[in-house]
Amino acid sequence: MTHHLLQIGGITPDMRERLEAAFTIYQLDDFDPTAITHVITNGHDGVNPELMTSLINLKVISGYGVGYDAIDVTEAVRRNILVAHTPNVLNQEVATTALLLLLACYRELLRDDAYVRSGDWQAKGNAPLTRSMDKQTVGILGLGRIGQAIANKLAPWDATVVYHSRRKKDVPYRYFDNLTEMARACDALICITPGGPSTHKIVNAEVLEALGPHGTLINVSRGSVVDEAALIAALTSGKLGWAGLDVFEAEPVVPQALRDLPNTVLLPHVGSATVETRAAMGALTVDNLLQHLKDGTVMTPVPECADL
Ligand SMILES: NC(=O)C1=CN([C@@H]2O[C@H](COP(=O)(O)OP(=O)(O)OC[C@H]3O[C@@H](n4cnc5c(N)ncnc54)[C@H](O)[C@@H]3O)[C@@H](O)[C@H]2O)C=CC1
Ligand SMILES: O=CC(=O)O
Repeated sequence: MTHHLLQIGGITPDMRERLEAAFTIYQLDDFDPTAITHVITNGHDGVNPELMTSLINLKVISGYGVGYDAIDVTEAVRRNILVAHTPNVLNQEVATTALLLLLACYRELLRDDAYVRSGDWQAKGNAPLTRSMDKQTVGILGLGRIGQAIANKLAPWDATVVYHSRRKKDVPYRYFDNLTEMARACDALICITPGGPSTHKIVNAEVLEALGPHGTLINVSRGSVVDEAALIAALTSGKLGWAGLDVFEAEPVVPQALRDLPNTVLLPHVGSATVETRAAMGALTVDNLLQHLKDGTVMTPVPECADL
């Protein structure tokens, strides 16, 4: 029996090869909605509500990523559609990206690289000093799988890790139940919560001001978690020191103001984007679909679908 898979977003040649052995693959510009039983999609595009409604025989949505805020999981559960994602296999890579942004902000990596390339080093002498990353207090907003990996990777810099999550955990770090209070106590704040309504713009003007003129904000979660207009205002006025951002409110559109500011380091949503980690994520995304063909289950359902 042929199974019909709708592909939303890019996949790797390895993923395609394995999928083609089991599915006929359709693209968004040419498919029969009533024939589709499985969807593969990414964290950015997800599955919009109109599309989900039209896919009347849909059984599984396999997300090529861990965040699933772009998929209406409540509607999926109501319709008995299994939603799968790729937890854990990307923890270390995304944590490395967070550290990369943090270090680039502290040590002014982009400014100093430009200083050498422009000839300023030769023309003007030594570059201005930067700030040490040693012994900083770093707040983690969302101490889950990736948040814990970030905390682990901060150890060589002798950081004091503190955190704010939905609830206190059994970890050796100080818990803050109030995000603004945590920001006030921190040198740097790293956002790594899921997106969606419960975290929408929780990093607002008050939190940014509490982080302060010497503070650094790192966002590797979702653009929706930070109030981008408030962030631009704080960085421009000097109420916030630096920002390292992998995610933005309206990707791939990045406000010109953020691009013009000298105290930002900007990445094009590449938290997990290495050959090795994308291979592991791709394998799990495909495994989820193939397992469903075998026994009607997926390996890594999102928590809301665990009992379906
Ligand atoms: N930049 C990138 O390329 C990537 C971004 N991500 C983002 O990182 C997120 C986290 O991934 P994991 O660590 O695997 O998820 P997780 O579910 O293991 O951890 C999420 C943490 O956020 C906390 N949290 C949830 N809602 C909250 C709220 N309203 N206030 C405070 N804390 C809250 C949870 O308690 C949990 O500790 C993903 O959902 C995704 O949005 C993930 C991978 C790559
Ligand atoms: O943003 C990426 C993800 O895996 O979520």
